[in-house]
Amino acid sequence: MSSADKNLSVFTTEGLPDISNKKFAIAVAEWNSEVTEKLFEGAYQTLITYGALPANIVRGNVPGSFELTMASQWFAQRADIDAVIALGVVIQGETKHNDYINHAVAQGVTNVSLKYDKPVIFGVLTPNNMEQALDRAGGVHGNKGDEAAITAIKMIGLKGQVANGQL
Ligand SMILES: Nc1c(NC[C@H](O)[C@H](O)[C@H](O)CO)[nH]c(=O)[nH]c1=O
Ligand SMILES: CC(=O)[C@@H](O)COP(=O)(O)O
Repeated sequence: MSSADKNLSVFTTEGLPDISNKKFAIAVAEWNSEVTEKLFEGAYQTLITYGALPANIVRGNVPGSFELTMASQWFAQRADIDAVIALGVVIQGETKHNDYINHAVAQGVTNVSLKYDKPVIFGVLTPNNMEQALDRAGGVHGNKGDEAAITAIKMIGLKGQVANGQL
C-alpha cells in the first residue's frame, strides 16, 4: 500500500507498562539535524507523555547514522538503561553509500539488542529526498520518533511480561 496521505505513526497505546522507573537512552545522528532534531523531540515527548521521567532520559549525539551502532552499544551495555532509541536520517545520494549505511545500522542495532538483551530501536529514516524525510518527522506521515518511543515502551512491557511468566 502506498503511504500517500497516510499517517504512518498511528499505533495503539493500550496496555502500555508503567515506565516511571525505566531509563531510556536516545542516540541522535547530527547528519540532517533539521530532521533528526524533530525525531528526537517526538521520541522525547512521547516518552514523557507515557510516564518516563525527564531525569531518566539521556541523550548522546553521533556524527552520522553509521555511528549509531557504536553509541547504542555504549548505552546498551549500561545495566541501568532499559532501552535505547537510535535516531538518524540517511538520504539517498548519487551512489550506493546510503545503502551501506542503512544495512550496517539495521544489522548493527539488531546485534546490540540481542547481545545486551534489551530493546534497541531502529529509528532511522531511509528516504529518497528531504521532503520524504520531513513528511515522516512531524509532517503528513506522522513522526517516526514518536513511533520509536512507543516501540521501546512496548518492548519493555513485553520483556517484563515474558520474564514474569505472565505470557
Ligand atoms: N550521508 C549521510 C550520512 N553519512 C555519514 C555516515 O553516517 C558516517 O558518519 C560516515 O560514513 C563516517 O563513518 N549519515 C547520515 O546520518 N545521513 C546521511 O544522509
Ligand atoms: C548517504 C551519504 O553518505 C551521502 O553523503 C552519499 O552521497 P553520494 O552517494 O552522493 O556520495
